[in-house]
Amino acid sequence: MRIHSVMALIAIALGFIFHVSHAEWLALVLVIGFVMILEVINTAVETLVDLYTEEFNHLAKIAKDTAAAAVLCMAIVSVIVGIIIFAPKVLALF
Ligand SMILES: Nc1ncnc2c1ncn2[C@@H]1O[C@H](COP(=O)(O)OP(=O)(O)OP(=O)(O)O)[C@@H](O)[C@H]1O
Repeated sequence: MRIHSVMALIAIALGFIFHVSHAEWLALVLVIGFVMILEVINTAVETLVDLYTEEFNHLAKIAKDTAAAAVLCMAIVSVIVGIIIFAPKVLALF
């Protein structure tokens, strides 16, 4: 969560520095929001699984791993969106 918060702050700072358009702000806000929401859901799933059992359980492993995978997928999508928005602006500086 801390890493994702730092990444979100960096993306917002870059948004102001490069004066991104309204549509680009919309994309940034949406991906940042989705990552945060999935982080919260992942924490809820982990907590519920631990509440149910702290012993090894195959289904518990699937629940935790799939919840974590959802966060990872969205984090990858957000990096791709960031590259699409900022790469042309950064390259234009050189
Ligand atoms: N009860 C369990 N039964 C089977 N495997 C488990 C169980 N609890 C955790 N695991 C496995 O260990 C991994 C790490 O679990 P853990 O609860 O430490 O979460 P985490 O991914 O490290 O999350 P965080 O660092 O946010 O607390 C899980 O992804 C899962 O594969």
